[in-house]
Amino acid sequence: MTSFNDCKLNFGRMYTYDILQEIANHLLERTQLRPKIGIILGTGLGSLANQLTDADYIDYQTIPHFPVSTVEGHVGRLIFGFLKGVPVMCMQGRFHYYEGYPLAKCSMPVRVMKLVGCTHLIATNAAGGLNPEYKVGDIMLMKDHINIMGFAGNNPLQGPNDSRFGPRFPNMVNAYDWKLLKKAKEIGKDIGIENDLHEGVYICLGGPNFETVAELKMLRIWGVDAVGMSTVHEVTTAVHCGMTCFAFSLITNLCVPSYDLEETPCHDDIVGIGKRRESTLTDLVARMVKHIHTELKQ
Ligand SMILES: O=P(O)(O)O[C@H]1O[C@H](CO)[C@@H](O)[C@H]1O
Ligand SMILES: Nc1nc2[nH]cnc2c(=O)[nH]1
Repeated sequence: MTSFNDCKLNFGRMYTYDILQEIANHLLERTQLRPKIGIILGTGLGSLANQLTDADYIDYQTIPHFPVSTVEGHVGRLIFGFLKGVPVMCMQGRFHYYEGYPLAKCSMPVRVMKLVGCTHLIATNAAGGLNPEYKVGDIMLMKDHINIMGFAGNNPLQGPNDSRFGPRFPNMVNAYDWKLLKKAKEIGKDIGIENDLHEGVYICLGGPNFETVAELKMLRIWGVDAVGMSTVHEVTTAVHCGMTCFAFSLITNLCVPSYDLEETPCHDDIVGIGKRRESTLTDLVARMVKHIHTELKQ
């Protein structure tokens, strides 16, 4: 039978400071590493974790109070390891609203990252490219997002505010750190992907269905460049607790607002594009991590 505590945790908002601290302490006992950078790997991007060395692998189901990943392409474990010599904490698989988890539960690991000692979040995702200039395999650096689920009153920060995490009314104007954005563009040039690199606005929809043509037309009018089902609530949670955020979308399919299409988005293809772009994405993330690490030392 489900206990009262299970109900509180399922509701998600009841991840109290004490419970999150218990999770963080559990993790700190299972690894010697003390990373400052947390990374969330999106759909099909999980293989980036294979590049981590001297790693400690912690399956989600072995962590107290942690949900499990239910989506193909999301392994479901935390990895503490070194990416090109820099310690990082990596989520190989994230939680989505459409899996049945409340938004606060989906983004709870970000607060755990903070309590473990992370000051920076790098969030990655697979997204549909709505901007007509985008091609499959391109990378869109997130310069901003539209929190449409928040418009509708569904926000991970809803409920009593614990000021040990952050303020009641956090500012989202500079949610995506512009200096990191600038650095990512420089790195893009260095590694020869400037023609595949964009800066744009992401929107997270509840999913799990992909969009109708009418919805895509509306989103384009709103100034959306890429469409997904994640990241916004994670970044909102990270900004609330004072973390510096950098995020990008891998464009895995095109969102064409037309009824005459030969191809429509399919999850297996989306996972495949991530695998195809693994080495470029790893290079980009590794160089960003190195840059943040150097900045933190100064
Ligand atoms: O945002 P990530 O987790 O990368 O995954 C994206 O890809 C999946 C759809 O194929 C959805 O889960 C969508 O959010
Ligand atoms: N909502 C949404 N999420 C995605 N994730 C990857 N592609 C897409 C897409 O086209 N739409």
